[in-house]
Formats: sequence, C-alpha cells, structure tokens
Amino acid sequence: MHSSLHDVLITPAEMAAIDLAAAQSGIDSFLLMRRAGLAVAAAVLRLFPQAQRYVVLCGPGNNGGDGYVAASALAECGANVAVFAFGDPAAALSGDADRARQLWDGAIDPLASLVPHLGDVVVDALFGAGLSRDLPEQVVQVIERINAKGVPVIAVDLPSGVDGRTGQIRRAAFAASHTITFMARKPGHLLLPGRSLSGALDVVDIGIPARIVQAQGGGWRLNTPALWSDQASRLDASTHKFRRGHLVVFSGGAQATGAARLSAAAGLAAGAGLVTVASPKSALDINAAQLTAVMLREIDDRQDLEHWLRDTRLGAFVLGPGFGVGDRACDFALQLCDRALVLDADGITSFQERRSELFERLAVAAGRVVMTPHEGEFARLFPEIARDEKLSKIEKAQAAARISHATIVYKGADTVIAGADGKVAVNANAPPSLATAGSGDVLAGIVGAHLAQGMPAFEAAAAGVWRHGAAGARAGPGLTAETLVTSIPPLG
Ligand SMILES: NC(=O)C1=CN([C@@H]2O[C@H](COP(=O)(O)OP(=O)(O)OC[C@H]3O[C@@H](n4cnc5c(N)ncnc54)[C@H](OP(=O)(O)O)[C@@H]3O)[C@@H](O)[C@H]2O)[C@H](O)CC1
Ligand SMILES: [K+]
Repeated sequence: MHSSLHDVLITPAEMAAIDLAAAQSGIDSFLLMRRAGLAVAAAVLRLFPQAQRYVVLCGPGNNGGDGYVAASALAECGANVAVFAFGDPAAALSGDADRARQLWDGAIDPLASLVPHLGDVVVDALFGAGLSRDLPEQVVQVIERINAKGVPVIAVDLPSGVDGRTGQIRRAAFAASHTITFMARKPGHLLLPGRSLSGALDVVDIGIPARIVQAQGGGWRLNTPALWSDQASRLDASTHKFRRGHLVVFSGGAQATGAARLSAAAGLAAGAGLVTVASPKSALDINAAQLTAVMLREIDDRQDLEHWLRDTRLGAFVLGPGFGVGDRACDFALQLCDRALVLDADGITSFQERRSELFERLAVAAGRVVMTPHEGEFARLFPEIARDEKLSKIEKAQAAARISHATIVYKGADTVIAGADGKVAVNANAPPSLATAGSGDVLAGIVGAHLAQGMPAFEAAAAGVWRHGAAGARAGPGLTAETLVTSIPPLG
C-alpha cells in the first residue's frame, strides 16, 4: 500500500469517483484491472500453492473483470482453474470487464452448477464496490454451500455480500480467509461484521496516484498515531505534576467504588500528574482503604462540587463508572460541561430522559467533552440515530457528535471516534480479549488523562482508544482490567 494512504478509508462511492478521475487523467483503466487481477492471482498462489482446483466466481461488473484476469493468470501458471459466472457474462459484461472475459480462453459455467470440493480454493470476484442491493437467492445459496464446505475463500476487494460502506451483510456473505483490496481500505473492511468476514486484509497499490485517491476521498480515517501524535508530542512527561494535569474521577456509593478506582489507576498510568477520586461520604472509608498514589476528596452534592470547581487546576473529570444512574449524575455532569469531561456508563444512561438538556448545555458550554457509549448506551442517548439502518456505524457516531456537540467514542470491537466538527476515525488495534469487565472504566481513565494534559477532545479520545487497544494486545489473552492498566504503552 502507498504509505500516505495507510490511514485513509475510501467508500465505494469515493472509489468510483477515484476511478473516474484516474481515467480522466489518462490512466488506462484496463491496466488497473490487469494489475488488480494479477495481484489477486499472485496472492492466491502464495497463500494456497497446493490447491487442487482454483474456483473463480465472476460477477457482472468490474469485480468480475478482476476475476477473469486472475483466472487467466492462474491458468498461465499451469494451475487447474474453473470459472463460474453469475448470469450471462456475454450479455452482462461491458468495457474492461468484457475485455478481460474475452481474454479468458477456458470454459465459463453457470454459478448455480458449482459443487465445491475439499481441495478447492475459491476466488470470490462476484461483487465488490458495486454491490447495491441484497444478493439474489441463487448467489445466497452458492455462498451458503461454499461457507458450509469450509473451503478457503479469497475475496477480491470485498467478500461478496459485504457492503463496502457499512460493513453490513446484504442477505448473505462469504467468510473470506483473505481479502485483496486496492489502493486503500474500505470502511466495510473495518466495521463489523465486514471486518470478521474479510479475514486477513492485503491492500495492493495498483498504480492510481495517491494524490488522486486523497483528493476524492472524504475524511474517514483508520485510528493510528498519525492522527494525534502531534498533540501527544507536545506533552512533556518530565514537566511538573500539575502541568501533567490533575484528573478527577467520581466514585459511586459504598457498594460501587471499584470502577472509579480502576479509572483513576488508568488515568495515573496513562500520564495524568495527579489523580483524585471524588467520593461521597458513604464511600470515603472504603476508597481510603484502597488508594495510595491516588488522592481522595469528599464530594457529596452540587454545592461541594461547585465550591471545589473554583480550583482551576482540576484539569479533567471522569463521571460515570459505577456512579449510579439518576439526577445526581445529571446535575454533576451539567456542572462540568464547560470543563474537560469524560461522560461514561451511568453518566450517559442518566441522561436518557434528559438528553436535550445535556445537548443544549453542550452547545453553549465551551468545554472539551467526550462521551463513551457502548451500543446499549448509544441507543439510550441517540435512539433515532441508532435505529436508522441506512447509516453505517461511522455515520451514526458522526450524527451523534453533531447533535450532542461532544466527541463520541462509539464503543465495540469496531470503536468509532467522531468529533463534533466532523472528524472521524475507526479503531482496529483492539484484541477480542479487551471485551472484559472493567475495560470501559480503564478506557475512560486513559481518555481523562489525555484531557487533563490538555489534548483536544477528539485527539484525546482517539489516542485513548488506540492506547487501550495496544494495552489489550500487550496484556495478552488472559487479561483483566488490572493487567490492562499495567500494560498501557507510552503515548507516542
Ligand atoms: N480502482 C479500483 O479500485 C479498481 C477496482 N476494480 C474492481 O472494480 C470493482 C467495482 O466494479 P463495479 O463494476 O463498480 O462493481 P461490481 O463489480 O462490484 O458490481 C457491479 C455489478 O453488480 C450488479 N449488482 C450489484 N448489486 C447486485 C445484487 N445485489 N444482485 C445482482 N447484481 C448486483 C450491478 O448491477 P446494477 O443493475 O446495479 O448496475 C453491476 O452489474 C471493485 O470492487 C474492484 O474489484 C477494477 O478492476 C480496477 C480498478
Ligand atoms: K468480491
């Protein structure tokens, strides 16, 4: 992949515009298809050199064209190749794809006649970026037959049936062991379930200049340090502890203090200079018994908080983990909207019936506020957006950030970070083991530490999600929330 395209995500519509712009700049589109198909053939031979038969499934568009190029290249290498086409290829194909078909000099059998055998390797060139509706019954049946047989599938551009914009399945989809895509990742490779159906992803440079890809691409990004390392490098770990930021984490009552302490420990490990747990009187003793480097302060009600907030050195706040759902959470959060705040868990749920109040306050308060909902919490705060099936998870997070005027971390195995200004990134470095009790509390603490150190909300959130994922990878498969805290890698 071209290095400058490493973190760029291209939607199918943008890819079509890129193809057009490439053709208008004089680039030979058939040459691009040839490079695409040859890259697929090379990958197939490298990955599965011992297949008894390469079964190439060709669709009615340019994805199918890539398939015919790959089939010809495999046959030229002496491999046993069988081609199956959806519909009548002579009638359906035009342009480059038809030219590629005519260069294939073997038989083309109807897709429905395919009987997969063990020893087959399937090259899926049915549908790629041009999938525009649910798959027809005949294709669904073939996909189910192949998935059930368990033969390896290598997908060209996208596993057929996966929507390249949303990652959603259009009735059925191949579960590919590998996907070979071109120039840049597509959102459907990163968003679930598309991510798990794509298998190992290989991004091949087929020669479209990076400037054309960048010019036509929108702002959707993969979450990598390139997005926030500038902001991170301004933080100097050797500076005075107050300048490294003072983070406050609110504790719940006596029965629910662990989550706040986990957030606080994560905040300290992630670089906050000072961390204080703000605890109700009822939980002071139990918190005091378990805190060492983290400080403790009694905060019972609005007045206590209002008084304490006169201290402008309090840099950022985490409200939500174990806090308890109710008006007290709302009152505290509304008081903090003009500061740097991570609103998590119960802090989010508390606003289910009072969301406009929160959003109106956030619209006028000039704070740096990050909300970190998982799917259920997201649906409580943004029910209309959550229900809109036309939107991808990326667009849902963007819409939520827009109406709430906050940075949204829409959590899941495919966490999306969206800024109120439209910036958006999809995270991909989190291992599945990260879905463990207390993991969200740790994330809130890391993001809080970044806010306390002065990072802007979007960058603080994106860096937090990335470090959380990296900590998960370092902690390994048996991780617990505690080992996650001790595995947080340095920032930058
Ligand atoms: N620059 C690049 O990245 C290059 C990519 N290449 C490959 O081209 C495809 C995209 O090709 P495109 O022709 O735009 O789209 P597809 O081949 O994926 O599919 C379009 C055809 O499929 C029909 N279609 C769509 N959905 C369905 C469905 N559910 N059921 C039946 N038929 C469907 C569609 O028919 P319409 O009636 O909607 O027009 C089209 O006939 C990309 O993925 C790459 O693999 C180039 O080869 C190299 C450059
Ligand atoms: K495909």
